[in-house]
Amino acid sequence: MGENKMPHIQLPENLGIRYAVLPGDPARAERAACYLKDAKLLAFNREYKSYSGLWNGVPVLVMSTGMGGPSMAIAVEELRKIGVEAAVRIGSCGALQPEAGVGDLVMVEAAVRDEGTSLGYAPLSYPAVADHRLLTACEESAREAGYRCHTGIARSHDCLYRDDNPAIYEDWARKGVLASDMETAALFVVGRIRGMRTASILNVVAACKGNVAEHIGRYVDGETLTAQGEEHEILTAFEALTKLEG
Ligand SMILES: O=P(O)(O)O[C@H]1O[C@H](CO)[C@@H](O)[C@H]1O
Ligand SMILES: O=c1cc[nH]c(=O)[nH]1
Repeated sequence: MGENKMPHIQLPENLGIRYAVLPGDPARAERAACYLKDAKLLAFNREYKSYSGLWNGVPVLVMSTGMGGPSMAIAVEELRKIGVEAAVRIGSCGALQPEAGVGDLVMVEAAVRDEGTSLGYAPLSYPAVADHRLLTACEESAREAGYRCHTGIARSHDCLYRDDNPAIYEDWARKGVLASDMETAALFVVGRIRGMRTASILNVVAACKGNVAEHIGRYVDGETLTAQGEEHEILTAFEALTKLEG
């Protein structure tokens, strides 16, 4: 009989890797894997592209999760089933506050659940919060490396191109929300319920009150500050996860 593989991520039940770094974009997974020793492509099914490798001698997995809460929730469910104990999302985001500049990192301490996926797991009164130990490890790793970063709340949503986005952004900005993404709330809620430590580091690719589509386009074209922010979030996530060892 063949090994038992998870239906979507196509990774085997007995993979035996405890730590995962989760970019949204499969191309970012490939770029992140380049920093690992003995990096090996494991699978690429749908949006889930995965690599294994070593960081500080510790086995880690890098796996893309695609865009939006549903594909993140499936990733967390299947990763937990194969024994992943802690995961750090390395995403991109739009800034809702002027102090978060392009290429800065946002360490998400909690997420506004303005998306549908997490509601399938718990009512809105349930908080979407990072694992305290993992968040602290992320903050320490970024600080030690000297990266520009901010800790705060992100708003996770399901709709990048809403006509009323400017008013929505302004409203959440007035409430102190720092950044906007699509997956962090689902990661935090599903991870917490299934017993996985989670954290989320977001690279600011769209400035506050900027044109989101234009900014994301520049990121895809490899604009320097966002490429630098991406490198910073990758290195921070590897370092933070391996701080959990011992
Ligand atoms: O760059 P990733 O990690 O995909 O994150 C952000 O980018 C996508 C939108 O461009 C959404 O998935 C959003 O959350
Ligand atoms: O503004 C942005 C940029 C990336 N991702 C988002 O969800 N929003």
